[in-house]
Amino acid sequence: MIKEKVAVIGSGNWGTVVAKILGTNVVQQSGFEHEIKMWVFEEMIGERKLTDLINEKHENVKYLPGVSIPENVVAVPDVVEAAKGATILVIVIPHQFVNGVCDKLKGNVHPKVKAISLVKGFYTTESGIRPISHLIKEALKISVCTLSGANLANEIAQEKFSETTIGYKNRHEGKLFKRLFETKYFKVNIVDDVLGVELCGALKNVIAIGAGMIDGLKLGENTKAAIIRIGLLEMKKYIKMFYKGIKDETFFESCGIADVITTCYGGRNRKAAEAFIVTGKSFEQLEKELLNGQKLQGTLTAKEIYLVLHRKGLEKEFPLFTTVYRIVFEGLDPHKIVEDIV
Ligand SMILES: NC(=O)c1ccc[n+]([C@@H]2O[C@H](COP(=O)([O-])OP(=O)(O)OC[C@H]3O[C@@H](n4cnc5c(N)ncnc54)[C@H](O)[C@@H]3O)[C@@H](O)[C@H]2O)c1
Ligand SMILES: O=P(O)(O)OC[C@H](O)CO
Repeated sequence: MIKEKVAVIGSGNWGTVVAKILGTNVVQQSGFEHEIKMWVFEEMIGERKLTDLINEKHENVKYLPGVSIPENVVAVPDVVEAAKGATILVIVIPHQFVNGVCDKLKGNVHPKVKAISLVKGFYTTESGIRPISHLIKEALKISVCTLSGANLANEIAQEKFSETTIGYKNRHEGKLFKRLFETKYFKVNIVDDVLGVELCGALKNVIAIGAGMIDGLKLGENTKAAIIRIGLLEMKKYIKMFYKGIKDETFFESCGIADVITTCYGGRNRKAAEAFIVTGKSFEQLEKELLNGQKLQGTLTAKEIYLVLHRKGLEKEFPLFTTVYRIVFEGLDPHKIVEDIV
């Protein structure tokens, strides 16, 4: 039997944790080649290349310092080289970079390759926004599953228990990915809903920006719970309004309600939004100051969603999404986040 060969496309905070999980699992599970190539967007750390440091220290000193990565994970600076011969692509990069990476991979992937997207966000085109899984599927002409959940990378790196959700169309692939990703501390549930899983992961980041603003305004836990509840309803309404075949049950998986909660309490989007209120600095500035190269997904997603709502005249039906956008991009008074949703 031909063994599956895994490549991890991405090596940020979550990408590196995922490489750690998979590097361990491919050795313990049957049917996988042991070496995993991990694509690294090359950068210099002082005088040294990040790829060289990762391969020497078996640690991503920039995006996941202090955590060991298995030695069978090999950092590669060329994305085509990283994907060469892989039958499984694990795509885990900030959403704004997926299109560029797909362009490079086009025509350069194994004929039997399949992908799983861990990306939380949308792809913007002139005519609107599209799910990232659709972009990957069409660019590379391959089948794509999705993985999303209440998954703060730094906690999973410490092997603290969490759940996640994999969305599949082909059950065989869903089961294969469950075998690849599941560990004692990372429990995978598979559902027949590729888009539902992915879209929850993208939209919860906008709710997290709202929750962070509530923290910054010091409005307390009841107000934050209201934002979470209203955000969850807007997330469901948006997904159901614009996409067909989404299952109600998906919203109760880890990728749904659980991810909304964890991001609103422990995520980077929440943290930056709180600082936005407290310091008055721009999100761009705060991303640089607070995240050391990691990327925020929620502000861009808020803008992308707002453009859809505005074009269709739906702002009043999505008051939280609309108000978050207006506070971030139009200078609206942050207190409006409460006034506008009640
Ligand atoms: N970090 C988490 O806790 C977490 C958990 C679940 C899902 N996610 C999602 O996974 C995706 C990846 O997140 P992450 O935390 O691994 O990344 P990250 O936020 O750490 O992003 C930094 C990564 O982007 C790369 N990068 C910078 N400029 C680039 C460019 N021009 N082209 C390509 N890559 C470039 C950097 O090299 C680095 O690897 C996101 O959609 C995120 O929402 C993150
Ligand atoms: O840190 P955030 O806000 O990008 O959220 C991280 C994960 O998506 C939580 O599941």
